[in-house]
Amino acid sequence: MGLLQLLKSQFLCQLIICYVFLVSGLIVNLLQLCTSPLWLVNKQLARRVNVKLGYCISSQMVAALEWWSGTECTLYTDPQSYPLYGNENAIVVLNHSFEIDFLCGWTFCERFGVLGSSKVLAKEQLSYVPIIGWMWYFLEIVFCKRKWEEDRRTVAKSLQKLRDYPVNYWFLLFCEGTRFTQKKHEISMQVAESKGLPKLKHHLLPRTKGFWITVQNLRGTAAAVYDSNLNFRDKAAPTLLDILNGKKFHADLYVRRIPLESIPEDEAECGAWLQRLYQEKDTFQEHYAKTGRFPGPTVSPPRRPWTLINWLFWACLLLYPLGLLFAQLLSSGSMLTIVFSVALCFAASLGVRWMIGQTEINRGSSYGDKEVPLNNN
Ligand SMILES: CC/C=C\C/C=C\C/C=C\C/C=C\C/C=C\C/C=C\CCC(=O)SCCNC(=O)CCNC(=O)[C@H](O)C(C)(C)COP(=O)(O)OP(=O)(O)OC[C@H]1O[C@@H](n2cnc3c(N)ncnc32)[C@H](O)[C@@H]1OP(=O)(O)O
Ligand SMILES: CCCCCCCCCCCCCCCCCC(=O)OC[C@@H](O)COP(=O)(O)O
Repeated sequence: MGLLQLLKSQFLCQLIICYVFLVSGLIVNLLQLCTSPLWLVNKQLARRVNVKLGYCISSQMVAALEWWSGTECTLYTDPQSYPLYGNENAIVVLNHSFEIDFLCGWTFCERFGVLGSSKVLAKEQLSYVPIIGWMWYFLEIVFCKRKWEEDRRTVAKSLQKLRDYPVNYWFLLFCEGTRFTQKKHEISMQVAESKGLPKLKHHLLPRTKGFWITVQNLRGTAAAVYDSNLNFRDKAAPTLLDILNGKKFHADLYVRRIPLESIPEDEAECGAWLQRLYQEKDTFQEHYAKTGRFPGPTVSPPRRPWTLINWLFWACLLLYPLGLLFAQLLSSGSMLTIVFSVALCFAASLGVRWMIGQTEINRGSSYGDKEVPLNNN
């Protein structure tokens, strides 16, 4: 192990990264809250300000991936579509098998200049996660309860609000609705069988309603669907803790641009279209499993310095006062203050660990892992 790698695996370094993320995140959340009156006066300006503020938070996680862990990202895509990425609104459909798929998604957003404005159809529970969830509130992220009776109205309403968003954005949809586990796969393939659909090997059966409602509500606003498949070289399945430990990976992303006009408007036809898309996605994953690459030409969009500059800014701002605080604490000699400070640090570490836990598949929800009564009509 090299010296740099040894340094990256040190708990103290990881503690510093988490401290900067936690404190700067809360400061940014507070600043976002302060933009509330601006929404009443100039909504578009408030949105632009929040895009920049959101960037301060999400780019720290991207910096951890691309600068701290040094993870590399290769894009497989058609060269004619490449110049459009980042210059139009798009709906991204991505496979959902990895704990850091969202982070790789963010990295591509960063490289095409849409990180601050990136959107997702997220489960409601994530809106309560401090920092990220609170940031999302101001970025108009669309939340769902994964209960169609309630979501059909609320999701459509939130999507309608994005029609006049002043900055280009990518709207991410994990149509599988939950992360891949063996059990969820078996159950969803029973559903596939009952619906007379071909079985998928690498994906769960997609839920079609969220896709249909998104396409319908963003028609005329989003230009295309970016059908995306993510994999890691050497069959790796990286976790957020691996990234914090500075472990390097290589992500491969295969993207096909599909004009939105080519997607059927009718709900049933749109659903059938998505099922066919997932059958194709499955063949690409199979191709990757067999050959270790996706079809087509590759390009590696370069990492930009902004994520690192943003992190260094916050680190300089927040580490100096922390040092002063430590010095004062030690010189005060007060046992009570020291014990209180240690307890506070311990509570903060538990909080960060809980947040990281939100990304872990083995702590995931039970959505999609219950046997469903199958109706073959
Ligand atoms: C150039 C570069 C390109 C790309 C770069 C890549 C990415 C970058 C882009 C953007 C980045 C932005 C942000 C990233 C940051 C963070 C993201 C983090 C995480 C958030 C992720 C989540 O939270 S995922 C979970 C929430 N999202 C979803 O669930 C979406 C999919 N779900 C749906 O669409 C659902 O339909 C619904 C949620 C709208 C409603 O849910 P409900 O459960 O009520 O579903 P359905 O009504 O659909 O379910 C009933 C139907 O499903 C059938 N069924 C039953 N059991 C199963 C089963 N086990 N599997 C499959 N299907 C099942 C049932 O038979 C019903 O069938 P119908 O025929 O009646 O539909
Ligand atoms: C700079 C780096 C500092 C790192 C330290 C702090 C880390 C804080 C991390 C908070 C991350 C919260 C963002 C959550 C994104 C979760 C993504 C996700 O994939 O959600 C799962 C859902 O799709 C489906 O859920 P399941 O039904 O599988 O359950």
